[in-house]
Amino acid sequence: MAITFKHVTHTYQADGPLAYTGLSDISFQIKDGSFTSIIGQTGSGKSTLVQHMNALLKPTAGAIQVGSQQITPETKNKHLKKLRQEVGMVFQLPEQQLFAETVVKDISFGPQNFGIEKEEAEQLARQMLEVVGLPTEVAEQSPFDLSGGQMRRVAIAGVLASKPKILILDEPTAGLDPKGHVELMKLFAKLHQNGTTIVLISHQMEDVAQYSDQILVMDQAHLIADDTPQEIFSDLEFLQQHHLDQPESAQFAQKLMRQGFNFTSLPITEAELVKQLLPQLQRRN
Ligand SMILES: Nc1ncnc2c1ncn2[C@@H]1O[C@H](COP(=O)(O)OP(=O)(O)OP(=O)(O)O)[C@@H](O)[C@H]1O
Repeated sequence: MAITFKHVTHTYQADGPLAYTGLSDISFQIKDGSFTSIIGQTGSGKSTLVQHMNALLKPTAGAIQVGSQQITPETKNKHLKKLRQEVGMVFQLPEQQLFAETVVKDISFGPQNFGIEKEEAEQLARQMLEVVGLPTEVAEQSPFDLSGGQMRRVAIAGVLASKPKILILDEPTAGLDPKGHVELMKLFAKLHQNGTTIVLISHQMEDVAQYSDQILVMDQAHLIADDTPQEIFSDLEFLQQHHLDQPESAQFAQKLMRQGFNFTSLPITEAELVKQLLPQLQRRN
């Protein structure tokens, strides 16, 4: 499902003395089936931006088109049920939203909320366990008895159970160990291959470089770049100017070097390393 932002502005507490512009005149398009990453410094407006994609926040000016649904400042919540089903949102630390006494009840809550019968929703929940790589035995356990990584998967399964066409991921692997991180990123890549449109917020440039076909760069409520990873990561001056070349790209480069990538012209800047790595990565994928 495609997403179009047209001159979207969002002002927090618009009518009060503490009015604050979270998004300023943002326009872009995300194609159906793409993998788009949103990067930018802390507080630049990334979360504010994605919360407009399922109308958790509505624009204070401008309009958003998500599939056939238009969202404007006047859009009423009663018209948004289908959109909320079609656009799944995984927040930071989603396991904090778990609540039910068993895993299967937790995962099936979303689909039931969207009108699917209990039995069918629970069957769907069990299928989702497999999708997120959890053993079927956990279905009847309390989610709170699971490890942190497993709880994260249960929370993600709960979002996937509603079969979203767009999946928004707001730093979905934050706090996970490297293995859990890689496994989840592979899961998202697989969902993408199967046709889900993915929107990822990440501070980890290795993921951004590896998986995205479009990158949006936010800076102080403005969209300052909308391009391919090849273009974004080859503009070293731009990356350095916006502090996007460290420390993530350095870790990225170091990790790939451990996996046997060659660099001929060390020492070079971290951003330069990323630039060199991209063609190798693309050949690998
Ligand atoms: N409810 C709110 N009321 C007022 N200001 C807010 C509110 N939510 C966010 N902001 C402000 O809007 C700006 C953008 O916040 P946002 O969470 O979108 O940034 P971000 O790029 O996602 O940051 P991070 O990388 O830290 O998650 C920040 O300055 C933040 O303090």
